[in-house]
Parts: sequence; C-alpha cells; structure tokens
Amino acid sequence: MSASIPQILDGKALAQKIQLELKEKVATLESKIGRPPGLAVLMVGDNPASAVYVRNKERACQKVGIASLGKHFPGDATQAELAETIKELNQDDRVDGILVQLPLPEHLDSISLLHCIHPDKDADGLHQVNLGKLVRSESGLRSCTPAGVMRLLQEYHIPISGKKAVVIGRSILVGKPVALMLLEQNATVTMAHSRTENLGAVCREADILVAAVGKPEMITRDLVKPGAVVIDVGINRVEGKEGKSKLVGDVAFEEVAEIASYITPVPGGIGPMTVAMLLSNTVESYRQFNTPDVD
Ligand SMILES: Nc1nc2c(c(=O)[nH]1)N[C@@H](CN(C=O)c1ccc(C(=O)N[C@@H](CCC(=O)O)C(=O)O)cc1)CN2
Repeated sequence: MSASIPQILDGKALAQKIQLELKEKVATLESKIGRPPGLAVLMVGDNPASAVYVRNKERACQKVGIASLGKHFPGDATQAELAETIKELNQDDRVDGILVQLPLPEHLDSISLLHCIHPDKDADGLHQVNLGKLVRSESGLRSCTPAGVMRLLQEYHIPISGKKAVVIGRSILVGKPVALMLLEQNATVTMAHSRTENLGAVCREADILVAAVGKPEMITRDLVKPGAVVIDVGINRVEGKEGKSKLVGDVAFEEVAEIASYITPVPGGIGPMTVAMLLSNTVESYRQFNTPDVD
C-alpha cells in the first residue's frame, strides 16, 4: 500500500492537549493535597542543548502548575555531591519527581546516579526497578520518550497488534524501552543497530519504523516500505541555509513523507511528547503517593 498524502503525527498539538488535561488534574488534586506537585531537574554543566531542554521542562511545569525544584551544578560537580543531592530530594516531601538531565559530563557515572533516585520519584522511568517493571509489563513509571511514542500512536488509532515494528537504536533512553512497549502491544518487534546486516532490507519490512539513532536524515526513502508509519525520535542540529543551524531528525522527512502513511515531524513530533510524558509521570507520582484513596 502506498500513501501519497501522509498524515502528520502532531506531537506538539497532542502535548499541549495533555498539558491542559494535567493542569486541570493538578488544580483538583492540589485542593486535596495542599501543595502543588514538585519536579526536580538536575542539570550539570553548560551543554547548550540540555539547557534548552531543561528550560522547556521548567516552562511546561509552570504552565501545568508543577513547582520546579531543580538544581544547576557546575561542570566539575562530583559524583558524591550529586548522589547526596538526590538522596536529599528523595526525602523531600515537596518533590514528586526527580530527573538527571542527560548526557552528563564524562567524569560522572550516569547509571549509578539514576539508581540513587527513589523508584517512586523516578520521573524519567530510567531506574532499574521501573525498567524491570516494563520488562514484566507491570505498571510503573515509564520512560518519557518511548511513552510519548506510544501515546502518539494511540491518539491516532494506529494499529500495533500483529504489525511488524522495527526499532533502529538500542539505547536505554529510547530503543530498548520503546521495543518493549511495542512488544507489550503485541507488535512483532525487531531491534536494529550499528551491527545489523542488511539494514535496508530489515527496515523495509517494517509497518512501524522507529528511528532512534542520532544520525541526521539517515533514514531515506529507499529504507521505508510504502505505507509505513514512521516515527522519528532523532533531534539533530545541523548547518542549514546561510550557515544558520536547523533541527532535523533521523529521517529524511520530505522524501519519506511521500511514501509513509503517517510520519512525525522534527521539530514538533516526539520532542514535545517527551516533556508531556515527564509532566504526566510527575503528576501520577504526586497523585498516587498523596491520595491513596483517590482513584
Ligand atoms: N534525563 C533525560 N535526558 C534526556 C532525555 C530524557 O528523556 N531524559 N531526552 C533527551 C532530551 N530531551 C529531554 O530531556 C528533550 C529533547 C527534545 C525536546 C523538544 O521539545 N524538542 C523540540 C525542539 C526543541 C529545540 O528547539 O531544540 C521538538 O522536537 O519539537 C524535549 C526534550 C536527551 N536527554
């Protein structure tokens, strides 16, 4: 099946809708709980992209009524300093969600810091307990970008059960959890990566193709089955016209859009959904651990 007019999966619009719903939920819960939900984003150093994402998260928190209780550390902050701060935030009753903005400077061990976060406050869903729950299909906090992908597919009523899904990329942040979430919805999932032989043939099998490789416009038209649903998780800053920088995904959007049935844009696709799912996780922890009798 080929599709000449692909439907754009509008993550920006859906993220705004989710934020409005969360705002109402927070207003209702706050009157019962007596304080707003709190999210602590920990940022280390001055990575310019991270600074943009952290600012986006703080602005989104403000819109929804979540208190931003984050901290910005200098680039030479130590592992012990960060671990200590996370332990304090674990004990802080004003804080419902904690996240460590990635990537961290190279001298820090991100995995062991992620594991310092209490699993109930793990707004990023990257703690081993929450990843383990995902493996078992138990309810728990789910990582934000993969959860955003699934929510977008759900919103557009895209069938998943029985479909062939190919995920390119095997990171803990995106590739592995999104593959598990697609599997949970009964897709037949293949994970492709840098060592995959005949990547083109593997990709062309996909009814749902998720690109999470971090290589600008690597997925070209010849790698996509006509009629496929194409989800672009990549966010790459490249040089555009007149030396100005621009954002592109891992998918060559213009040419792939000619044959896809649905496609996510960059910007405006999965990026805003990541932030929406972070807020949703924070509000869910706030609700769950402060109103055990409220459904
Ligand atoms: N602890 C985490 N670190 C990182 C994550 C994560 O989920 N948890 N993901 C990415 C960055 N990220 C969130 O932190 C993120 C990336 C992009 C966007 C976004 O809204 N993008 C916009 C464009 C924004 C721009 O102008 O650059 C879009 O795609 O429309 C939000 C969050 C790595 N680190």
